[in-house]
Amino acid sequence: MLWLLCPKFIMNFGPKILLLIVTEEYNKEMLKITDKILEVLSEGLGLSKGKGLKNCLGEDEIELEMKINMYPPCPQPELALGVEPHTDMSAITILIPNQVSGLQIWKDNKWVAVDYIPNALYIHIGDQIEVLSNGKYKSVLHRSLVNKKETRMSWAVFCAPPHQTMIGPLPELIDEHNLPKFSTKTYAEYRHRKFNKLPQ
Ligand SMILES: O=C(O)CCC(=O)C(=O)O
Ligand SMILES: [Fe+2]
Repeated sequence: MLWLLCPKFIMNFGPKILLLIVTEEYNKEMLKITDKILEVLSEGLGLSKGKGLKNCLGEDEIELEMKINMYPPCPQPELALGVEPHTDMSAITILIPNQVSGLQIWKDNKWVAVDYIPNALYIHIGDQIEVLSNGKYKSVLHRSLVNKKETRMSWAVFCAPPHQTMIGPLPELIDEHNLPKFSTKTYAEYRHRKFNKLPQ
């Protein structure tokens, strides 16, 4: 019975189990990178250890969400965009594109193409870090283009606080010369306003 069940079990569930294991491993590595980046960003803000950005983002409850983007070839790329200009509402985003270029960032009042660097991770500062840092770190405005010949893909991991976390400018960064530039609200409320294009 067991002999009969095993191959069937493996055929049905094997790929799913393997995917789960790989995803879990990927998640662990992404969390390590997230920790490191948040540590460095916290240092840049002069925050004391243990009271850094990760602490404000829910500490170990911090959430990772993966999105896979696929942009098939487009016969008229000048008439289309892969992703329209936006900033990510996450705290940070870790992006891995394939070798087909297309990502652009808004810098010095123009769109600048981001070069493809093999094996590099692209890190976006997202809205939540901009808010927490009271604008010291800027959420990057970006978009992606399509092209006539090749399929572009990108794997994005959005690192964000749990939905009920209150996010606002850190009190340590506010004084009479640095007034709060953003309101404080839950991440859920922030998302609701962003999705519905309401003022923040
Ligand atoms: O595909 C890209 O390079 C960008 C994707 C992106 O900006 C997003 O998924 O938020
Ligand atoms: Fe994005």
